[in-house]
This record gives sequence, C-alpha cells and structure tokens, in this order.
Amino acid sequence: MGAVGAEELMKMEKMQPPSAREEKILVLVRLRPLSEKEITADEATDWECINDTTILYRNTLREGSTFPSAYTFDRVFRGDCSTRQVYEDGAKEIALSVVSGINSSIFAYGQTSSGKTYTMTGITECTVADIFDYIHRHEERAFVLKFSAMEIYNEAIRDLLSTDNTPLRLLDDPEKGVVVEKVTEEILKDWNHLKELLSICEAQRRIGETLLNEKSSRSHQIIRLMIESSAREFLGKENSTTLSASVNFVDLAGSERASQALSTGARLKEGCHINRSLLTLSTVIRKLSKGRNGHINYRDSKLTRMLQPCLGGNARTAIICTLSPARSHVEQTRNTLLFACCAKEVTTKAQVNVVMSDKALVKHLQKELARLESELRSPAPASSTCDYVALLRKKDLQIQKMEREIRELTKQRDLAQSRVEDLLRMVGCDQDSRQETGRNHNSHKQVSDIWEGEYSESEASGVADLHRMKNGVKKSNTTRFYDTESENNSEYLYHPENNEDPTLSDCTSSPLPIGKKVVRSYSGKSLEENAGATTEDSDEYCREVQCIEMEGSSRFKNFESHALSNGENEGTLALTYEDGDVTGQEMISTPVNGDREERRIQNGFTYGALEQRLNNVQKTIESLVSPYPDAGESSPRSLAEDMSSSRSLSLARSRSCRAKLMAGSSSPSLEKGEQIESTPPNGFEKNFPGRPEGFQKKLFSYGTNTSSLSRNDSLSSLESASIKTSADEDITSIQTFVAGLNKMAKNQAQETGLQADNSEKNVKDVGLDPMHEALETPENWPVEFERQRRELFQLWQTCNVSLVHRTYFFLLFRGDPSDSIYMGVELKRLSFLKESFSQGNMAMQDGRVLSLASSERALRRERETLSKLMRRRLSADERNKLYQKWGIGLNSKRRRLQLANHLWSNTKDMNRITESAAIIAKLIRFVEQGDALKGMFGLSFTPLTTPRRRSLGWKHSMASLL
Ligand SMILES: Nc1ncnc2c1ncn2[C@@H]1O[C@H](COP(=O)(O)OP(=O)(O)OP(=O)(O)O)[C@@H](O)[C@H]1O
Repeated sequence: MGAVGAEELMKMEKMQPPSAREEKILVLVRLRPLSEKEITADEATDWECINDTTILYRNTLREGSTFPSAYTFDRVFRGDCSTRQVYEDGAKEIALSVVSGINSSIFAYGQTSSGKTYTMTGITECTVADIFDYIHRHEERAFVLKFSAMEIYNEAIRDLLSTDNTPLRLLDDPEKGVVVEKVTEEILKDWNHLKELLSICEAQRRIGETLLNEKSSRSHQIIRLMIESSAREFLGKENSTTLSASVNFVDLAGSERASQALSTGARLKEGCHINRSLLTLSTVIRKLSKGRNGHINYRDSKLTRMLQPCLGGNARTAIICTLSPARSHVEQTRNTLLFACCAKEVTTKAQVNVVMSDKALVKHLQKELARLESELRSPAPASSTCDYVALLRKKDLQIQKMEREIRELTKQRDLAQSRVEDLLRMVGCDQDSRQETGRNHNSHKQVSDIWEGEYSESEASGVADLHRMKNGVKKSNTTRFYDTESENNSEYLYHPENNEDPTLSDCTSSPLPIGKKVVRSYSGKSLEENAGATTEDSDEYCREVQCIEMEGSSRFKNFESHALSNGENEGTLALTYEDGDVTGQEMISTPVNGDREERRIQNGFTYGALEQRLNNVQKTIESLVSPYPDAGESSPRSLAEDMSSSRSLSLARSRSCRAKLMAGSSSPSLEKGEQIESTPPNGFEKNFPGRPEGFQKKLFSYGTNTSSLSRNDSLSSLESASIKTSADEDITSIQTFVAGLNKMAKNQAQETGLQADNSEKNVKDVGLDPMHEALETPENWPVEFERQRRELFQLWQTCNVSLVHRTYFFLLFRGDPSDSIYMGVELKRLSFLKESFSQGNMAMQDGRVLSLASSERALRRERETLSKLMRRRLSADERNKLYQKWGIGLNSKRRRLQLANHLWSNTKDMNRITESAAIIAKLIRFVEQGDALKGMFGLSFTPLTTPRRRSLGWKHSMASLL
C-alpha cells in the first residue's frame, strides 16, 4: 500500500468498513412455515422464534435428553418473515462488503426442503440489486462485475454457464488461492443480464424430485460475483489501485435421510455425495470452531476446498440455516442447529483486497529497496558490533581447539603406527635373543617393562605408561634413555647409568623392567620430555585409558600375556600377573638390530617363561597384522586358553580406542565397524560351561568345513573391507566391499548347493535341546554370552533380520517401503532365527523358503499365504511361483544365484550398503557361532515334526533370547 496515492487511500478508507479485522461468522436462522404437504399430514410445529435471536423447541424433551431447548444466534427469522427482511436484517451488510474490496460469502445450510434455494435466490437478487444501486450512487468509481456459476455434483465441479459437462479442475494459485480452472466469467452488464444468467443457472443445475421436495437441488451451487473497482480519476495513472473482491452465494444441497426422502438409484447416489460433503463441511466448521490448531481437512471435499477462504480465511461470511418446523424433521433440525452453533464460533479475518497497477508496484518496490539500502549503509549500533567481535573470538577459540585436537589425533595415529613397528622390531630382538640364551642380563639400561603384582597399581601404572609410550615412541631415534620415574611413580626403577650402551639407542620400546612390581611399558620418554609433560597431557591419557577395561581376576596362575593375541585385547598396554611362585618382577632388555640380547630375570623367572612370552608377543603381532587374529587358531586347547585368559585377564583396550589411535578418526561409521570387530569371533563360546562335548567337536569340524564360512578367506575379507569402508567412508572401498560380498554370496551359494545334504544332517530339534535348562538360570551364563545376546538383540532392533537355515539371510530395513533395501548373503548352517513367524517378514518351508515384504499389508498377505503353504511340502512349480512373486530363495543352486543377483542388483544406495555390510559382517559372526547359540539358547529352526512342537520351540527360543 506504500505507493497507493494518498487521495486514493483516503477514498478507500472512507468507503470501507473497519477492515482487516477478525470477526465471527454471522449465523442467521430462518424457520420456514409448514409446507402444504406438512399441513396435510397434520404435522405439528415444534419450533418457535421467541425473539429476534432465540429459537425454542416447544415440545417436551425426552427424559434424559441432552439437547437444549433454546438456541441463540445472531438473528432468527420466523416463518412469516420475508426473504427481503432476512437480507436487510441479516446478510446485507456482509454481502455488500464486496464493493469495498472485501470478500464475502452467504451460505444457506439446512436439510432438504427447508428453504435454502428459496432463501438464496432472494438473497442473491437483493444483493445484486443493491450492488447495482451502489454502483449508480458511486459514479466516481469504475466497476467491473464478473459473474460465474458452478455446481458441485457428485464431487465434480461443473460450469453452470457452459453447456460443456467436463468437470472443472481446482488449482492452487499462490496469489489467488484456490481457483477453478477455465470457469466461465460473464461481465455483468445490468439487471436483466443478471436475471438471464440466473435463469441459465437454474436451468443447468441438477434438480430432482424426492419425496420431500419436488425440485430438490442435487448439487451445491456457488454463484460468484467478482467486483473490481477503481477511482475514475486515477484510471490509467501510475499510482492507480484497484479494489478486487468477490461475493459467493452458496446454495448447498440439503442433507437428507434416505429413509425419509425414499430416494433410490441416482438420487440415492447423489444423496450419498451430498451427505458426505456436508459432513466434511460440518467437520471443518467444528474444527475451526475449536481454534485453528491442528490439521483442518479442507481438502476432503471439493466444497470445503473451494470455500476454504470463506471458512476462516480472508472473507466475511454469513450462514443462513434454514429449518423446517415440522415435528417429523426434528432430528434434522437439531443437527442444523448444532451446525449453526459451531459455525457461530468460527472466526474469519477479512481484509481489503487492493490490487496495485504495475507502475505503482514498481514504485513501491523502488522505495522499499532504497530504504533497505540506507539501512545497510548506516553504521550498526555499537552493541551489535560488540556481539560480532565476541562471536568472532569464540569462533577463533573453537578453531584453535579443533586444531589442537587434530594435532593430538595425528600424534595418536603416529604413536599407534610406531607401536606396531616397535612390536615387530621387538620380535626381531627377541628372536635374536634366543640365540644367546644363558647370558647374564644384569647390565640392562632401559626400563620399559615393569611387572606389577597389584591390580590397582598396575592400572594406574598403565596410565602412566600410556603417557610415556605416547611421547617416547616418537622420540625414540634420538633418545637413548627411557625414564619411568619422572612421572612421580617411585615404583618405576630408572637407572640412567645403565643406559650407556650405544647399541640400545635404537631399541625404542624394548622393555627392561627392574623391581618387584612390574608393569609392562612401552615408555620411551627422555627426562627432559617427561619433565615437560603437562597436566593436560595426563588428562588426555586418562581419558584414553578409560577404554581399558579391567575385568575379572587380577591374579593369574600363569604368565598370561597372550591375551594380547586376542583381537579384542589388542592394544593392551599394561599386563599384571602374580604367580604363586613367581611374583612378577622382570627386566628385559632387547638390543637393537639383533646384535645382542640381554636379559635379566629376577625372582625366579625362567627361560621357559620368556619363551612363552616370546610366543605371546608373536601372537600379539599376528593379531595386529591380521584383522582376525584368532582366525588361524586351530588348536582347541589354545582357543580355550584364549578364552580363559580373556576372561581373567581382561585388560581389554576397546576397539573404539584402538580405532582412535590407528585412524585418528571417530566417525560413527568407523565406530560401527569397530563394534563389529570387537565381537570375539570364535574364542569365547568354547568355554561355555555345560555345553555338551559333542558340540565343541562339531564346532571345530564345522570350522574346517570348506563349505562353512571361513574367516581366512571370504569372510575375513568381507569384514576387513567392511571396517575399512566404515572408517574411511571411501566409496571405492565400499565398491570393493560390495564386490567381495557379492562374490562371497555366490561362492557360498555354490558351496551350499553342493553340500546341502550334509549340512541338513546337523540340524537339531529345538524342543529337545537339553540346554533349555540353562536358560532358566541366566545368572549362570558367562559374561561373553550375555554380551553376545545383547548385541544380537540390538541388531534385531535396528533392522529386520531374517535368517534361514542353509539358504540366505536377509536384512530388510525399516522405513519407507519403496526405499527399503534388501541384502542377501548365502550362508551355511545358520542355526538361529528371528521371530519371523510372529513378526511376519519371513516364512519358511522345510527351512528353505524365505519371503520378504516391505509393507504392513504385504507382510500380512504374505504371511497368510505362506502360512497356508507351510502346512505342506511345496511342489517345484509352487516354489517357482513363490520365487517369481516374492523373490524367495529356493533350494536349487540356480535359483539361489538368481536371487542373490536379484538382491544385489537392488542395492543402489551405497551408504546403506555400507551400513548393511557392517550388520552383515556382524551377523556372520553370530552365524558362525550358531551352534554355540543353539547350545546355549536352544535356538534352532529346523522344521519340527508337528506344528505344535514347532510353535512351542519357537516361543521358547525367542522368549529366552529376548
Ligand atoms: N420461507 C418460506 N416461505 C414459504 N415457502 C417456503 C419458504 N422456504 C421454502 N419454501 C418452500 O418450500 C419448498 C422447498 O424449498 P427449497 O427448494 O428452497 O428447499 P431446499 O432447502 O432448497 O431443498 P433442497 O435441499 O431439496 O433443494 C419450496 O416449494 C419453497 O417454495
């Protein structure tokens, strides 16, 4: 409005009523007299207008009725009131708002034959007559009247001024709101023209005879009069403006009861449409009457969508509710009155609609632009400048902090790398040292392995060692002496005088412990450096060492350092022990370049212990080099020892910690990968107490079975690829991974096909599993199994996992079905399964049929169909059909491959593949331990001989698992 001419504005303001204000819908009630039919039928009049605003139910209400007997509205009109009076006393003010540029609407609402058309015809004529009169009295303004008429018949919009019956479309215009496409607009010339157009509408409108009304309107009629006006004196000038508004005369079709109207066929269908759209209207009104919170279902019918602005929008609205006084219509009348009660609570917010000329608009925008430019040029207030400075400083600090973190992470990465190198070098030294067994080792000069008998102290020392190691390793090439005392730890024995041997100068991490309590340390920090260590650094290490878990007993019977060889414990920096005879105190110095070896063993350490330690170190290195450190373990005994040591000596540095060190990254994907890796692959299940002997045997023979998943080939490549992918988020790696996985799936498919018969023999009956008893006493479960159980359950919560014996397992991700991703890997000897039957995303036949579905309905259907099929064995043809329909993996090699290909071809989203891969890798571990799980949880899904037993088995299995 900024550029609207001043005179124009003044004129507008003079002629318009108070604009842009919220007001309630005006609700008028009109009671018609009894119709001739009703009089003939001797109908009683139950309603009476007792004053201008109240209508009263005269009959006695039934006992307990909750209906009120009196209703009050803005205005009520008795049966003997003329339409003119209704117009003058009620609708006129609102209807004539249109000439002031304010949208307005007049509705007639009521049951069939209550007088809506009768009323609206009169109201329309009165309004248009007054509009013409207004125009004649305001010759200073130029008016344009555009007349259009539509009807909504059976939810289709028809143009009443056109003979074309093609339904019109409703479009959402960003400026005008909802508009009817291609509706005919006639420029209204004069009164006669109006009469002519109204008669066309009347002729075109669908009416039909019903029992209640000979000329019953079968559609909602909307007559729209658009009025545009401009001051003549500004016409054509650059600052001219136009007022533009429309008035709607809405004659709704009447609600009717089929039983009362006795309508059939087309009438009945029309009646249904009418009632449905009126129901939507009343719902909208009811919702609006309670406020505008929440969704308003305007779009549920064409009527409400078209009338949206009139219902709570930019319009002034009056609703005339027409009533029949007859007793036979009392229920319908009450409904109308309830509608009216809601409607009177609805507010609209009408405003004057001014349309600027292009020139006026340009001028206005130019002014606005100039204002903004001047705002920009003017100096900002001092306070805001201060804010910016403070903000900048804060950001700078953040940047500095991040840079520090980056440096720290880089350091940690270097440290980890150095450590690996050190270990490798140390092995070289140790190997050399063996050749010089028997030599005296008392002249050692370094302190880097201190064995500490006390658990807690060991832990604390471990922290310190971490610190030293971190700083010392990098400096190793130039620092000859390693100090462990400078960290205020008197237990570290430091003998600088012994560090004079130049051959030690390069041996960066060779341990040389002296003293009673020994802590293994990779420390290598010089005195000066240690002196310079800051508290901040210490904190850092403390944080780091939070990753070190101390579990189980701190006392060991044996010298057990080979826990390091367990992948989970890799990264352990402090080992404690206490032998009954040998209270650990050991000094080992390993010379550089293998030139010489010096050992010093105190308090009873023997060469045998050292030999064992060498083996352990070797294992440690293998564990560092191989992503599956224990993959190559073949001896059941050594595995059992691993298990035992990992239980009692659980100085496990967590994988996440290791990941941080190795990669200097903490991305979620990396962590995911690390989580997978942290699952002990094979070791722990072997010491499960109470497991039948036969199971262990089977497990190992299973491990050597060529058809099973081997950690050394496809699986290990899968997992390592998965981890790498997760860590680097490298698309190339992902592709490599996918290719590997794909290959693996195919290999497994082939192998499975070849060895199907053998594997089937290994399946056991759930219901008979003796290990069920173990489930009753979970407190007896080993810690590792409990963890395993949790991980598995967590996995099931994140995705729908279906596992099937001897065929495939699939991941069906939750979410948008169209976006779902299916992944399948052919596996061998899967021995546990999700609660597939109850959840419904899987069904099986003889352990072979798997179905997937991606929506609730599909799942249900599928489950029903498949549960029928499950009751009998499928023919080849049926299996084929199942495959065609659902992509179900079947028991032929070719089909499995087809399915694998099909599944892989669907895996488009690389990110999700990565995610899936991580989960698959994890699942494979579970799968490998399938027998262990079966032994423990009684999980197996082999088809049982009777349905009852099967369901019992399932229930029992899942209940105990979850
Ligand atoms: N206030 C009134 N005074 C006299 N007669 C009336 C009045 N209201 C309605 N009538 C008569 O009642 C009959 C039904 O009226 P009308 O067709 O307007 O009802 P309606 O509500 O439009 O019905 P429908 O919804 O079926 O189209 C008509 O014959 C009309 O002349």
